[in-house]
Order: sequence, then structure tokens, then C-alpha cells
Amino acid sequence: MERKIAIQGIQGSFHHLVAQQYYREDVPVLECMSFAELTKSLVNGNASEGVMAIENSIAGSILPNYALIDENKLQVVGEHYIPIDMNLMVLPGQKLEDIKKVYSHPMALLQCKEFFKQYPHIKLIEDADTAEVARRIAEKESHKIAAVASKAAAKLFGLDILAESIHTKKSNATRFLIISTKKKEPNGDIIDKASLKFELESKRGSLVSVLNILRDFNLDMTKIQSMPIIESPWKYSFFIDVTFDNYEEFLKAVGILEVMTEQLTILGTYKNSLI
Ligand SMILES: O=C(O)C(=O)C[C@]1(C(=O)O)C=C[C@@H](O)C=C1
Repeated sequence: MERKIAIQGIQGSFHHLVAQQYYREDVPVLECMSFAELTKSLVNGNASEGVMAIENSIAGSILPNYALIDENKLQVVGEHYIPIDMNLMVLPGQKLEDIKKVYSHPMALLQCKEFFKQYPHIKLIEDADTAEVARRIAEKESHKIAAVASKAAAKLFGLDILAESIHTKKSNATRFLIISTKKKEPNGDIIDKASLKFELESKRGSLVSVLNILRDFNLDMTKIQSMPIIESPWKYSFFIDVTFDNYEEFLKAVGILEVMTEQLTILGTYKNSLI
């Protein structure tokens, strides 16, 4: 039997949408109610690959997800970007004036902060998943409560959309990683992006030296994220993404970075999906 793809949330969530676009419309999914549960399902072998949000253009990086990938020694085997459209939805018949509480995923609420400033009487409550709230409202026939979720979720659970596209900037987008316990199998895809992690001694110019190597070997850094090393206060590890045209040059740069940095790990090499 085909193994499932782990997603955060349920059908109708943005993770589900990504799984459908990245694999195929009817891909079998394993619904997980937290990112920690998602990574656990991969480690336990209950899913073959997972879809995990890593950064949103309005709300920023999901820092705990860097730690989850690192701690569980997972590999990044792909990436996918989607525009995110947030909608306020309710049980049919409810009006905006009736709404007292709105539940959604914390990243979703962050993306709609500006919209809710107009309605200070509405309480925003963080929940595990956008679509799961929509399903709960429908199943329990909850009044005075709304969800922030995708249009697909409203359709799936028969809710009415009270306000469309309520995210702060119209260009809202989220980057998702495709993760696995195994390295990417060659499947004919071009490999032109990599995610790396390393630690640096707190020494003048140590990060600049790394950046110079990236430049010298024609690697384009698309993202840098520092993370505190919890065992050593005020010491940081760095997660970087680079794109390149020449895989050999990438390998040469890695060889040098191995000497210049501490604990260099290749978190994955895969196809760049940002056009
Ligand atoms: O709750 C969902 O529907 C999700 O897929 C989670 C999630 C996230 O983790 O960032 C996915 C994309 C959006 O940025 C908002 C929420």
C-alpha cells in the first residue's frame, strides 16, 4: 500500500493544499495536529514524507520547525511555495456583529492582525489548525464563533465566508519544505538548491568569511536564519539556503565550509521552486 504524506492539520488546511499540488490531488495524507507530531510520524515510519511550513511572507520564520528538522535529523527533499488567502468563515446565518471569538492557527492569526484591529471586541484564540476549526464549527453548529481558513475549508465544511482575503498584505505567501528521514533519491529532477546548517565561533569576521566562500563559488544565499544553541547561551547556529547552477562548485564550497565552520550539516539538496 502507498505510504502516506504527513501534513500539519486536516483536509482543507494549507498543508493539504500543498500536498495536493506537490504530489497529486488524491495523495493519501496523515493528518497531524502539531508540527512535533508530524516529525514524529516520519521518524516512526508512519509516513514516507512530510509537508512542513517554514516561513510566511507576513508572519516570518517558524523557528521551532528549524529545531524539529535538526533534532530529528530529517532531510529536506523539496520545497513548495503557495499564495495564502485567509478568509473569515461562520455557520450559515451568522453575521459579523454576532462574532465574539475567532479561532485559528497562530500563523494564520498573525497574518490577519490588521483586519482584526477594526474589531477589538473579537477575541483571537490560537488553535492547532485552520481547517480543523472550520470543521468543528460545522459539526457543533457553533454560533458566535468564526474560523480563519482557506476557501477550500469553507466549501468542504459548508461554512459561509463573511470576509474574504483578510490577510494584511495581498502578496501573502508561505514556503513549505518537503521533509523525509532519507536523502532525496535521484529522480531526474535538477538539483540547484541546498539547505545547510553550521555553527561559528564568536570571532570577528567569521560569518563574513563564510559569505565570501559562497560568493567565490557562485552560490546565491536566499535565506539565513540564526538559532540560539540552547546548551551554550549567546552562541548561535546558522541555517542557510543557497541556490546554484553548478553542483560541483557547490560541493567544493561545502568542502571548504567544513573546515571553516563547526558541525556543518547538509540538511538537503533539492530543486529550487521559487520562480
Ligand atoms: O493551519 C493551516 O491550515 C496550516 O496549514 C498551517 C499554516 C502554517 O503553519 O503557517 C500554513 C500556512 C499559512 O501560513 C498558515 C498556517
